[in-house]
Amino acid sequence: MSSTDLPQDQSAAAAEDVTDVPAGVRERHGALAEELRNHQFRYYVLDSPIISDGQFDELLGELQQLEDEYPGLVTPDSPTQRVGGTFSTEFTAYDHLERMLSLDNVFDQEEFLAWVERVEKEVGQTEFLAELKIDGLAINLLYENGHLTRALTRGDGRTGEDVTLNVRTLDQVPETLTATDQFPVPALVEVRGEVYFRVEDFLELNAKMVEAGKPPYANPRNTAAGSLRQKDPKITRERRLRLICHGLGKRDGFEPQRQSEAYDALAAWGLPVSPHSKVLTSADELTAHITYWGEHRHDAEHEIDGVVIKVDRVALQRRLGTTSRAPRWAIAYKYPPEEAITTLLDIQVNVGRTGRVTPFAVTEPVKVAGSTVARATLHNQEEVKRKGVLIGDRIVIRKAGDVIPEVLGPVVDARTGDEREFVMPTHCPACGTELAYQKEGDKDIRCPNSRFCPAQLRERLFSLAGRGAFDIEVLGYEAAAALLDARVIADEGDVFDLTEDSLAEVELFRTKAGELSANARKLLANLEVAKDRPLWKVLVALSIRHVGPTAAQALAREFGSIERIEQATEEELADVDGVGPTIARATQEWFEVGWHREIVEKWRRAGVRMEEERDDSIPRNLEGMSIVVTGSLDGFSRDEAKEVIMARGGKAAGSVSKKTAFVVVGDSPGSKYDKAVQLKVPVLDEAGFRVLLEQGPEAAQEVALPAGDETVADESGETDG
Ligand SMILES: NC(=O)c1ccc[n+]([C@@H]2O[C@H](COP(=O)([O-])OP(=O)(O)OC[C@H]3O[C@@H](n4cnc5c(N)ncnc54)[C@H](O)[C@@H]3O)[C@@H](O)[C@H]2O)c1
Ligand SMILES: [Zn+2]
Repeated sequence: MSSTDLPQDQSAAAAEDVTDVPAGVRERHGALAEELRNHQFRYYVLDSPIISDGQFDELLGELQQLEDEYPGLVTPDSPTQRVGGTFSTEFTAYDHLERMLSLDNVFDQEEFLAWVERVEKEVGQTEFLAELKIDGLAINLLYENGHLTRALTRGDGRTGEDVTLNVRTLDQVPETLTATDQFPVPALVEVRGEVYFRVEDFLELNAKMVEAGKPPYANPRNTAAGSLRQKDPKITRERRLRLICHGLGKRDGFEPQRQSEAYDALAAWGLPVSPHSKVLTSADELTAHITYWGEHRHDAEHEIDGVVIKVDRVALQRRLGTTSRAPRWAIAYKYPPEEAITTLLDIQVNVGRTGRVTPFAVTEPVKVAGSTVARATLHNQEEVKRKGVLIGDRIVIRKAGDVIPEVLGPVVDARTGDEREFVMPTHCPACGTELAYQKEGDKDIRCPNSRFCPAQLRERLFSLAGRGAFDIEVLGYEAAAALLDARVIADEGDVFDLTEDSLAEVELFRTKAGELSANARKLLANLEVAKDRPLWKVLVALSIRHVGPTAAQALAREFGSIERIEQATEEELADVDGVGPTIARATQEWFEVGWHREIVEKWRRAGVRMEEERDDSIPRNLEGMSIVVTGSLDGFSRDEAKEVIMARGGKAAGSVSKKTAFVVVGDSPGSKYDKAVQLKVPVLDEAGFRVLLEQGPEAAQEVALPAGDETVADESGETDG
C-alpha cells in the first residue's frame, strides 16, 4: 500500500473519474473510512484499540485499493491522505512549528525495491540510513536556546497535545541541551522521537499488575501511549518510559547535511538516539538489513514493527519532498504482525498423552504472522486466571515465528458485561474420570485413567509415530483414532502386532471395494522399518513424562539398553548429564507400573530393537568408569566426548563425586573442576583425554594433572600442547 507518488497522479486522474464510481463502491468506501476513523480514535485518543495494527493496516489497504481504482473517491480527509489521529480535549493543543508526518509502508521486497528505484530515478544513486521502526508513540520536543519549552504528541500532524509535564518525568529527556565544539546548541530546534517501553520494563509492569490482581496490559505500544498521555505526571514517572530520537522538525541555527549527522548532533546534545542506525548504499545491503532485523526482531530492547529506510542527504530529502501525510524520502518496511485481536469464543480442554488437562482458547479465526489462527494455548487453569480472560472477551493473541499461538490478555475496555468466567471441568471430557492433581502444588490437573482414557491412548499412539519416535508416516491422528475405535489394538503395546487381517477390519484401511488399502500395506511396511530405530527413539515412544529427545539420548547413550535403564537406581539415572532428578524419578515411576512393562515386553517380542548398537572394533577399556567432561574441548563437541567415553564402556557423568575416575577439563571449566580438585579426582586436559581413550586409564593416570596444584597444571598443559 505504498502511496508515495499519489498526489500528482491522483489529482490528474480524479478529474476524469469523479462520476464513474459505482454507488456500492462509494458506500463501501464511506463505511470503511468511517470505521477506520473510529479505530483511530480508539488508538490515538483512548490508547485502547479493539483491532490489531495488522487488521487496521489491512482495512487501510482496502481503502487505498478502492481509491487507486476509483481516484474520484479521494478526498483530503480520507484516512489515506491524513496523518492518522487526532487530539483529545483533555490536553491543551498547540501547533507544531513544522508538520509531523507519518510514513508510507511497504510489506514486501518487491514493493520495497520499487520504492528504491523510484527514489534513485529522481535523485540518482545515493546513501540511505537504515533504522529500526520503534513501536511506540511519536513525540515532538521543542528546544529554544537549548531549553525544553514544550513537548507535544503528534496529534493530527499539525496540532498536538501538550504533554510537557509528563515528558519532563522521563530520565532520558534533558531539560537543557549540552553544547559541543562541533555542535553548538541552535536557537531553536524541534526534535522528533519515539516514546516506548523496554520489553523488559513492560513485562515487569505486567507482573506487578497480575500481582495486584489486575489483568495485564495487552502490549507495550498502547501502554506507553496511555502512560504518557496521563493527566497526572506522577503516573508517567512511575512507568519508566524511554525515548529514541529519529528526526527533526523546524530548526533555526542548525543545518545538518545528512540525517546521520543530525543524529550525531542529537547525541552530542545529550539526547538518546538508536545504536542500530546504519548508512547503507546498495539495495542488497538494505535488503540484508531488512532480512536481518526480520529474523532478530526480538533482539532490540524495544518492540519493532519494521525498519525505516531514509535518504540520508538532507538536500535530496528536500528534492523528494512529501505527500500530504508522509515524506517521499523515507519508507517503513513492515514485518508481518505477530499480534491480532479477536473474540474468545470458548475455552475448552485438551487431554494430553500423559493425562495433563490443558485449557485452550477457541477464537474467531484471525490472520497472524502469516497464517490463520483459531486456537491458542492457555497452558493451565492458573494461566487463565492470571491472564484475566473471560469467555466472550476481545483478546490479544500472539504468534511469534513457529511457536504455538498464545493468549496475551483481554481488551478490558471492549467488555459488554455478557462475558463469563471459565470453569475447569471436574471430570475428564474423554473418559469421565474425576480429574486430580498428582501431587500437592502441581500446576497441572490430570486424568488419572492413563491406561484406558481414550484421549490419552490416542495421543500416545499418535505421538509414538512422531519423527522423534518410531517415525511412522501413515500413523497420523486419524489413523490412531481409527485403530483404537475399531479395537484392533487395545493400546500402543499392540501396534507392532498389526497384520493385514486386523487392518482389514478398520474402515479407514479399506478401499471402497472393501480391499486392503495401499495405506494399510504402507503402515505394515513402516512398522517393520520402525522396529530398528535407535534406542533413544524407542524411549521417546514410551511417553514417559519429561523424557523428550534430549533426555532420551542421554539415557540411551549412558545405559545402552532398556533393560539397563529399567534396572538403574534413581541415583544412577539422575547422575547422567542431561537427566537430573525430575526425569530420573519420572522414569523410575514409569517402569514401576505393570502395564507399562508389558508394553516394553510386547514390543520386544514383536522384534523392536531394545538396545544401542555396539561397535565391536572399539576397545572397551573404560568399562564401568565414571568420567566427567567439563568446559569446552577443541577436538570434541560435548556430545562427541560423551559418545567416545560410552563407546568404550565408560559412563559420562554429569557431576563429580568420589566415584569419578577422571575429570576432563577444557577451556573455562567452572565449578566441576574445583570440585575435582577438592575431592582429589585426577584431572585430564584434552591431550590427557586422548591418552585415556587411546591407551587406557593407566597411561592416563601418568599424565593426569596433579589435582590441587594450579601451577603444575599449567606447566603440564604446556608440555603436552
Ligand atoms: N489497531 C488500531 O485500531 C489502529 C488504529 C490506528 C492506527 N493503528 C496503527 O498505527 C500505525 C499507523 O500509525 P502511524 O500513522 O503513526 O504510522 P506508522 O506507525 O506506520 O509510521 C509512522 C510513525 O513511525 C514512527 N517511527 C518509529 N520509528 C521511526 C524511525 N526510526 N524513524 C521515523 N519514524 C519512526 C514515527 O513516530 C512515525 O510517526 C499502524 O501500525 C496502524 O496499524 C492501529
Ligand atoms: Zn480421561
